[in-house]
Amino acid sequence: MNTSLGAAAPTGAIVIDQVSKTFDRGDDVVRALVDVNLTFQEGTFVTLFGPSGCGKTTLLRILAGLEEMTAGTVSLFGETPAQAARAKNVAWVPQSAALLPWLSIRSNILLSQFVNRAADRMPAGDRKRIPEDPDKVLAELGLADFAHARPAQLSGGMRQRAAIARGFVQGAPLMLMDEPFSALDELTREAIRLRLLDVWEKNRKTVVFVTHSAPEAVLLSDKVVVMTPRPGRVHRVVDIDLPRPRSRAILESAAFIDKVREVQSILREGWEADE
Ligand SMILES: Nc1ncnc2c1ncn2[C@@H]1O[C@H](COP(=O)(O)OP(=O)(O)OP(=O)(O)O)[C@@H](O)[C@H]1O
Repeated sequence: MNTSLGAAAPTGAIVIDQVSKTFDRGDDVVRALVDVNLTFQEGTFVTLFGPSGCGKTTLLRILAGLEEMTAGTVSLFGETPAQAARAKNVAWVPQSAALLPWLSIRSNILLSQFVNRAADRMPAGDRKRIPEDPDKVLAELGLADFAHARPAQLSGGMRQRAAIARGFVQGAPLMLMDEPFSALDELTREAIRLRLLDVWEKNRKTVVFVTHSAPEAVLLSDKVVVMTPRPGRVHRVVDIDLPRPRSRAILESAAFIDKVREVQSILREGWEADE
């Protein structure tokens, strides 16, 4: 099965080639990922979608340079994950906002730029990052009036928006998002997805996003990578050819509902094939 997300172009693409990951747990060996092959072009919004334990977070951690692969190679626009991490060319948006409680929202965001300053001293030609104006990003995420508030003064949805702002201001060409909305209620989640879409449409950064939600995957993505459980493999890559920019209205459209059903049925097919 061809799981390629586009023609391979090593420096303008993310290439995941025959990646496997095994965890050795003493007398038990867990095969978390087996022979994952994916290629996707810069500016693509990709979602990893699959059942619990299929290796989504493990793959994201490998891309972030936080986890070594057991076999295979990864090229992030021509760099290894370790090189990309060193140059701060990868931004990570976690499941919980993880903001420093004693700093304002704006200071939390500025801090992420401050800690990346060593990478900014690299020769301009070596730099892939273009740090963004924090006030602009805060405004785009509807947080302009809360820039000087402390995290405790914000709702959960607003804190998560602040975490997304922190990811965007770093200006890294690749943003990794590990179920960033999973702790939010459904209505807040829907609103924040639309906000993310709005900001993303403006800069078309490459994003690899993890979710368990088919509607979330379809709404946000250009490509949905459907994975199978135990061990994690790529079952299918589904093109989401819904027009952009996407707004709330698309959620009611027949094309959207059909695509969600298609992704859910491919997930079931992968699950049954595995049993
Ligand atoms: N550090 C680790 N040590 C041992 N096993 C691990 C480790 N990290 C992950 N695993 C195992 O690897 C497999 C894949 O885990 P992973 O967290 O990547 O899945 P996931 O698809 O992100 O799951 P979820 O959707 O529940 O977050 C699981 O069986 C998990 O128990």
